[in-house]
Amino acid sequence: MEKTSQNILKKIEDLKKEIKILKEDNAKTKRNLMWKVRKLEKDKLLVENEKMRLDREVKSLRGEIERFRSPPLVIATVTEVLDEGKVVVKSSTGPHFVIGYSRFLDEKSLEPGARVALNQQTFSIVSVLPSEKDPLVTGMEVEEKPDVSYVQIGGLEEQIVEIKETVELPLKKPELFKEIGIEPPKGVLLYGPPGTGKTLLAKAVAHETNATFIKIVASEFVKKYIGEGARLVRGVFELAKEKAPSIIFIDEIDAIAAKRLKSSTSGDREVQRTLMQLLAEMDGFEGRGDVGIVAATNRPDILDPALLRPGRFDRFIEVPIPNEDGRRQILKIHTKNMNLEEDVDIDLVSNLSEGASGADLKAICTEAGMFAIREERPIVVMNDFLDAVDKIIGMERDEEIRKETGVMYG
Ligand SMILES: Nc1ncnc2c1ncn2[C@@H]1O[C@H](COP(=O)(O)OP(=O)(O)OP(=O)(O)O)[C@@H](O)[C@H]1O
Repeated sequence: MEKTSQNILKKIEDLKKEIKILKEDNAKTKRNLMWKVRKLEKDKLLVENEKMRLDREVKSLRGEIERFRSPPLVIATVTEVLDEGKVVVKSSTGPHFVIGYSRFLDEKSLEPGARVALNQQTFSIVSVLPSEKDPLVTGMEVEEKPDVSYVQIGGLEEQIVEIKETVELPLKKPELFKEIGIEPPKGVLLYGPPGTGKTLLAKAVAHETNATFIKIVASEFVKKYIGEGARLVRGVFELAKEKAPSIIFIDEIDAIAAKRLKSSTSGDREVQRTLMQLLAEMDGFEGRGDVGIVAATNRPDILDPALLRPGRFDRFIEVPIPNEDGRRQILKIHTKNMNLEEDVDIDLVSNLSEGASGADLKAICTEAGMFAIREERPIVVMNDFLDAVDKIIGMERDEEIRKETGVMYG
């Protein structure tokens, strides 16, 4: 009897052990299964994302195919806006059409003169194109009232007097010229090496007369907007009249006004057309004095004499490299807001920087400041200026030698 009960107890013990092992196995399998489920869910998410990405790609490729399949659009100009969503357009191929336009288009942009694109088959307006004036806008710099005043220009006292007389006075007091019965000067040519303050002078006049400053760089005009030069010149003068009082500043005018060469490539002809338009604009200009024209060049010797005739650019102001006194004044202007150690001797810096232009002197000041910043000093010392002079003037000399000899140094 006792043996039987012992047997039973042992069996129970074995069964308990077996249950424990099974439980442990079960927990392990469950853990494994859960881990597998999580991994599968992750994979599913990845696949779903990939599917979404591929769907998007298919859609964009379909759009691309559609674009390739669609016929080219016809360019037209709106000539009249009618009622009930209709407009009259003149297509670039010639004929006029009365057509409808998509309700998604901004009606306000559909004014006479607007350029539009038409569907070739239905002739309805598909989109309004950017105005043709766009290259004009990007081809020039327009500043309502530049913040440069005469006190920010050093060493050019005589030039300031001259520019006041020739550009500022006609803008400020046109009646003076009327009373006396003479035409105010139309165009003033500033000539001299690069970086001597020609742009500054023109900006300062605009500032003084509350005029809009319109700057174009002639070389960019003919390079960037091939075939557009003449039209752009016309546009610039129109804008100047619209915004009067204004100053048109034509930088690097030699690029469109060099003496006529015998060779006649298409590029030359383009430059010629641009110059002709400029001359025509100047000739057609009434001497009202509310638009001043200032041009700048560092090659006055190559200019076409037609440009320099009376009634065109007939006043010349030389803007030379500053002398020692001029350099001192320019250095004072550019160090005005700098934190300088007492040992900084501006006289000595100007003495050492012979031959430097205004732009070089500004670069010397900036460079001196950079030397201080590099050494984490809040104050600029004389040594910084000496290093800066070495660097900037040294670079200039290297450049000169390189130009003369064609050999690269350093
Ligand atoms: N006389 C000056 N007085 C003060 N700063 C000057 C002077 N000349 C030049 N600078 C400095 O150099 C910078 C370049 O000068 P600016 O553009 O007026 O020269 P520029 O003669 O028109 O040159 P470029 O012929 O290269 O167009 C100016 O912004 C100014 O900081």
